[in-house]
Amino acid sequence: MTTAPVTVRVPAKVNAQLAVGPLRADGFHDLANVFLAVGLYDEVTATPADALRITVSGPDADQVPLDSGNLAARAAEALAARHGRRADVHLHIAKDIPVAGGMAGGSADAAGALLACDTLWGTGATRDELLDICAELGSDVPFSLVGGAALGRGRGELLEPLTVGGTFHWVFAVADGGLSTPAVYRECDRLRQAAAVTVPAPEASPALLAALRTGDAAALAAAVGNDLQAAALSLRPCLADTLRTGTEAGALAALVSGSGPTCAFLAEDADAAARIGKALTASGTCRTARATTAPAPGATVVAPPTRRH
Ligand SMILES: C[C@@](CO)(OP(=O)(O)O)[C@H](O)COP(=O)(O)OP(=O)(O)OC[C@H]1O[C@@H](n2ccc(N)nc2=O)[C@H](O)[C@@H]1O
Ligand SMILES: Nc1ncnc2c1ncn2[C@@H]1O[C@H](COP(=O)(O)OP(=O)(O)O)[C@@H](O)[C@H]1O
Repeated sequence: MTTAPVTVRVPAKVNAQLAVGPLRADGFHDLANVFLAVGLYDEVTATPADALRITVSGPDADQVPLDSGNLAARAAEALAARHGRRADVHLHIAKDIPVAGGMAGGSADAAGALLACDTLWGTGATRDELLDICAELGSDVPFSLVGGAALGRGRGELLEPLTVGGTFHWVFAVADGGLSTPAVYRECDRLRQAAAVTVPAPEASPALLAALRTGDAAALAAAVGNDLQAAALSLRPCLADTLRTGTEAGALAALVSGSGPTCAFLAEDADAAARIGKALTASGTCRTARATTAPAPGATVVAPPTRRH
């Protein structure tokens, strides 16, 4: 137990491959979800307080719920309940991950809050206990805690760490406004039903896993794929312009990040990433473009906080 504030830095993700199986009876889909943590971060700071309170700063702060709908609040409540204590904590989220952007920002905040509260309260939860709570909070939350690269099976919560043999350069085109994850999965089901396709069990691509192992960006570009992309494009057709702009600027691969609407571009190196970012910004087909690298570490306690807005 400490009374000094605890700050945790936690990364966004991109799905290098997102293979989506048929709709399950529980409303989820089985996945082969190849997660890569990328160098865009939120920071969650936990400070002792009389009662649970959430504040958010950053450009998209007004789109983030401050009540019990906030995933960070739910994470604090879940940890407190397990340990028979009150969630008497102020959580401040310094938000840099786009909201409802397909980059797991809410999941990142949940994982960050969990680690920050565990540290603040001296709960001493095991890694497995934290991962259990993460899986209860959302399909992507366990990966946000772990970071790096991992294959997510089940609904994405059953993680197998992956070896990555190099640094990959990515550019993210952030859209104006988000897309709802359940709506994108629903649209995926609707499109499949309309096309009367038989959906196979989702499998990770061996070529993609090999490209990650060897750090080969060109091979990775040839193997990336997102089964939710058609649905995201159906709901937001203008994303096709964003994808085309990045491709014409020299991206090795262009795809929607998870459920979108953020678009992800794999670049040959840092110079190429800067060129692609510039072209995207100039095109007006996105709100802003961010260049960064992967893999990035998972949720990490940092002191003091590195960002104040
Ligand atoms: C699509 C992905 C790809 O990594 O993330 P985003 O791109 O939105 O960040 C994930 O599958 C999103 O995971 P997450 O955002 O944690 O979803 P959850 O809260 O668990 O579920 C929200 C809703 O998404 C749908 N859902 C989610 C996961 C899954 N395997 N099948 C689903 O059908 C369900 O409708 C569910 O009610
Ligand atoms: N801490 C949080 N940060 C962002 N969004 C949150 C948070 N907690 C709950 N939400 C809700 O979750 C929705 C999905 O947000 P987010 O996790 O950023 O997107 P995605 O699921 O596309 O990765 C938001 O529209 C918002 O209503």
